Amino acid sequence: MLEVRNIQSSYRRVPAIRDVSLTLKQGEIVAIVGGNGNGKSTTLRAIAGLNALDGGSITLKGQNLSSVPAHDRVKRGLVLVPEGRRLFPRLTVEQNLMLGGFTTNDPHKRQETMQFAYDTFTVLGERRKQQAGTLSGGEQQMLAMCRGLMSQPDLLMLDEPSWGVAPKLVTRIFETIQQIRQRGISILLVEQNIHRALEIADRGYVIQTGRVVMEGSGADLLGNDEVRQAYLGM
Ligand SMILES: Nc1ncnc2c1ncn2[C@@H]1O[C@H](COP(=O)(O)OP(=O)(O)OP(=O)(O)O)[C@@H](O)[C@H]1O
Repeated sequence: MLEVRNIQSSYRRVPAIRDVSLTLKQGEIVAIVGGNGNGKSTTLRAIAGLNALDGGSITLKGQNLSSVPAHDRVKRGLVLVPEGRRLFPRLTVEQNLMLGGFTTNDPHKRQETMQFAYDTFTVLGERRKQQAGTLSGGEQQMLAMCRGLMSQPDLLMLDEPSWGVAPKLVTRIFETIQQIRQRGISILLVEQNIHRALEIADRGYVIQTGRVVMEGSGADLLGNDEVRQAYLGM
């Protein structure tokens, strides 16, 4: 589905990612973990086409994305749900969802996905006419993920979905990620909640100062002494 090979990217010539390679197969949940400021968000943004590459390549379903702008990547099935959610707080829940679906021509698919959102999170259905900004942090995150689904992605990239979410809703967020995968959508996940992320991930990559320093199955990384000491405080 996705092959990222030796990518580099910088902000005003200061490197943020120096050498990141990763792969994701159809139907997988892959986690990118690591401490703050190590380049996880920049990696997702580079894959989405929001940050330019200084080197390396990104291939989606066998097609090189180097000359494909961000909005066309969405049409090809690659969708990013950014850190901090970026909803339209004054628009209603329903309007936010509709905006997520503007690249989808098929009204049945739009309707079906909206129904999935309302069935999965009844609160979104109950408050469909309410401004998105009035939802709690966790509810807004659910709305942001559902808005991402409205573009009918093959690969959904989630940047810190548990950020700013009350603990009781965090479990729900991770369950939802698994439900989304059951819809046949692959997931690339960046998370500060490393334990939870590796628990649901088929595979994971550890990024440090802009480089992949370790990779393995979610279970192997969770059991790895270095990972446990550095990130899980064990
Ligand atoms: N808009 C920006 N302008 C300048 N530098 C940036 C910008 N965004 C990120 N950086 C820098 O790039 C590096 C990687 O940041 P990035 O946000 O990708 O890391 P991260 O691992 O996702 O961390 P976090 O979890 O804190 O977001 C950091 O040194 C950061 O300060």
